[in-house]
Amino acid sequence: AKTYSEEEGRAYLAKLNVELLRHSNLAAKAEWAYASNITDENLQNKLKVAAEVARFQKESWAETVKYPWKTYSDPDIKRQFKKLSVLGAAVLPEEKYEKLDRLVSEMSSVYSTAKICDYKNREKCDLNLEPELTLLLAKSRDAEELKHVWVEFRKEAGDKMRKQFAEYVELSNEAARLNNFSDASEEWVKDYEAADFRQQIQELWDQLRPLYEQIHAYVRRRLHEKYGDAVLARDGYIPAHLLGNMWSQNWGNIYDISTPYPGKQAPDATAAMVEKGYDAEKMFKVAEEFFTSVNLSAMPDTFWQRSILEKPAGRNLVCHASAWDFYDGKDFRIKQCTRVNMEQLLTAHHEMGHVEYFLQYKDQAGSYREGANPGFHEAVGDTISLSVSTPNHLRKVGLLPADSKDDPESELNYLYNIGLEKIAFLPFAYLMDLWRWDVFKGKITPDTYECEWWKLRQNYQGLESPVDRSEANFDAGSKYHIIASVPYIRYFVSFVVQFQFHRSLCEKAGQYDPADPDRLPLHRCDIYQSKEAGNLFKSMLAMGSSKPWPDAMEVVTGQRKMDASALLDYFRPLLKYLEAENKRTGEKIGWAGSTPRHG
Ligand SMILES: C=C(C[SeH])C(=O)N1CCC[C@H]1C(=O)O
Ligand SMILES: [Zn+2]
Repeated sequence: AKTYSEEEGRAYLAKLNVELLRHSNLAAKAEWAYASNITDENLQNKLKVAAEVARFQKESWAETVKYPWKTYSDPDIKRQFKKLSVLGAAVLPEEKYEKLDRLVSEMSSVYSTAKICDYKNREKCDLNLEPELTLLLAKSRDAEELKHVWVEFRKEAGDKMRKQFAEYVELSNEAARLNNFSDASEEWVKDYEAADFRQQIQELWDQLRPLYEQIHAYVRRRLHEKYGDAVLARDGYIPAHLLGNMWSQNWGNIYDISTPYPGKQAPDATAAMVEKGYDAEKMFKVAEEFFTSVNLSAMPDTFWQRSILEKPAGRNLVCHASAWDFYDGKDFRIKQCTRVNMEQLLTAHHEMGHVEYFLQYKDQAGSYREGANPGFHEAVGDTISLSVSTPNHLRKVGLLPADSKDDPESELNYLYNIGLEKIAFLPFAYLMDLWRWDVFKGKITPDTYECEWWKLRQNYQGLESPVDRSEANFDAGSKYHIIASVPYIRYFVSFVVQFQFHRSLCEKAGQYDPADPDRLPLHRCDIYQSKEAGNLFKSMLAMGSSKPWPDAMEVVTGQRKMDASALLDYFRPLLKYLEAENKRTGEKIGWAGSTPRHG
């Protein structure tokens, strides 16, 4: 067979990139149409376009693999060929590809349209996850109402999708094997380009677990004070419905009933946002202004024309927040059913962080228009949010009273509030893919989905179900990413590396001094208006995935590894407080040996 020279390979790639981007644009438009308006017509169109794009991918892949790229010398050309030589789900026979795409689309629809009846008024049965159930779980302090919402949503979402999910697993594994992976979990972790990636994650968790166990023990006591022995034991698992969130993945909504120093300034901007008449657009304009203040890019006009920033009335759509790249260098959008509160303002920064990454790498070759690894993509907006959420930043932008002062108690309240989101999240993010990796490997089978899910929830998060569970249930399927086939270890990576990025950007901005952390503590740093920090961040963002992620990490932090020390530095004052407080009240740390009360 003809052997293609490196020059022919380079020319081939240039042409292929144009075609790949054109097809990615078509696929993104069809997906957007469906996700923003769930109708059968939009589903059919999405499946048709996806099938056409898969056919193109398969044809071009057959051509791509004819190039002897491993013998080439240019590392850039080799890296592009290496990425393009993995075909993905398009490797499946057409009818199986369509079936897989249909399964994931239908599960996303069941999840996004699930409705339950109100606890108090059983005639009212039009409550959606967003916004009604999210607000109920955040605000209600009635344990029975919380249990109702928690159980009923699972009946209408996860429990209904168990069979479809099992079929999705089989097809995903079939595609992975046709791509020469042993199973889909191996295909998923390839994005981290490290044979020992899972070992790296386990080591990070070992370093972070003691901090989690302290905040878990403290929160358990405060919940016990609030709800009493009838609802939870002081030394066992925390029932999952009490944490202010449908999946108990971040505990920020129970700040008000567990704050260390009640009456001291609550670091929450919601009141000011409501009082100043903020709406969704204003929230995204405030986010944009932070990015431009550090010399990153403003959103293009099409962003404001085509994004969906508020839940539209009268139609079904996927409300789960998302940022979209249409791969034409011009069209970038966010879809978010935004509510006016602090948590949603930070989510707006999170989503805009994705768009900022899209904008910075928009001139890269097609294969490089992605994060250095998926965790980096999740970390961009959150890194900025670590500055935004500081009391002194919120005062600067008029979202906390100008006369509020940072005495030690209110400063600890602030750290605790951030800890409820960032520390509580870690074991959840880890167990999500510990469960899925074992499902793809066949260590967890459909007849053990539920039991293995709760074993992980107990062992890593120290939580239990508030009601008996059996294999008739499918709680994993009540989390969007599981039924939408979105990997999750990216968020664990993000929550570690965002503190490394924050630490380095703060140093660059002269807001943190590693030699004297007490003078300028990391948790007070705000890089707002620091062009030096923004330019440093930009130099990493512009790389996309053109280099292995340790190179990108090194550009910002000088390190080439994930490192939990930045997160631990940030929360050191909180850990000291929690250890002292748990000692004072004689808390049992952890939950080992507790007997689960259900399931
Ligand atoms: C906001 C997004 C879209 Se990428 C999201 O899925 N996040 C952000 C934090 C964790 C995870 C979740 O909601 O489960
Ligand atoms: Zn994200």
